[in-house]
Amino acid sequence: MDYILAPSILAADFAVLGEEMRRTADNGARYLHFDVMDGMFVPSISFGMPVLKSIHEVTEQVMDAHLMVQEPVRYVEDFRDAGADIVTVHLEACEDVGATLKKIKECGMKAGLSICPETGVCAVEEYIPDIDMLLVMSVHPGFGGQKFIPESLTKIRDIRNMAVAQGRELDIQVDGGIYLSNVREVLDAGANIIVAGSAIFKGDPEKNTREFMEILKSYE
Ligand SMILES: O=C(CO)[C@H](O)[C@H](O)COP(=O)(O)O
Repeated sequence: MDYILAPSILAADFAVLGEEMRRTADNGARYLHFDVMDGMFVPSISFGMPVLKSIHEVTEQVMDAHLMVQEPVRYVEDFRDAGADIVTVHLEACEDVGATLKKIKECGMKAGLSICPETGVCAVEEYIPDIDMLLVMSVHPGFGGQKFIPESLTKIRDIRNMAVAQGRELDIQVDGGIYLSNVREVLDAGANIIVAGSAIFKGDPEKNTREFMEILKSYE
């Protein structure tokens, strides 16, 4: 299994976004995580396709788009055209989850499914065969810099067990409140893709990326 760091640009300095991205890419972060917020599914508005497109044109990093957007099926083609490699949608935001995942795959991208802290893991079991990645939100979506919700660890374990029972080596991504101090707990629970915003960009992104990568490499 690959252990991957996905810095969330939500916490980056947008005035120098290209440089921020390179500071993570040059130190081993294979993904770049885009938190797209629509002001409907979550209260905040962040950024959309044009930002992803600009960054995609200047990096080899995997473009990992997390759509905190109501009815995300409306934007799947736009994110493909902007250069997204993975599109993750929220189970709670889709009228037809299966059709949304199908559309992502038909557009040639990896399909991710995300659940909010209040959604139980049973809700995702039927979709495991259709997805490449399950994203466990370990904070309430909408804002960076929140505190990790410890109950997320049980959810990660349960989803890993479900995937193993279905014979799937599923990518499990976890997002929210992850720092060098608690990332091992998240990995020990069964996650293999770590999203970190504040822990990377608030401070020295190069040093922070290197320190996360050292830990991730020790799990390979
Ligand atoms: O999806 C998000 C918020 O909806 C952020 O990516 C997530 O919270 C990461 O930020 P931080 O590492 O600062 O907690």
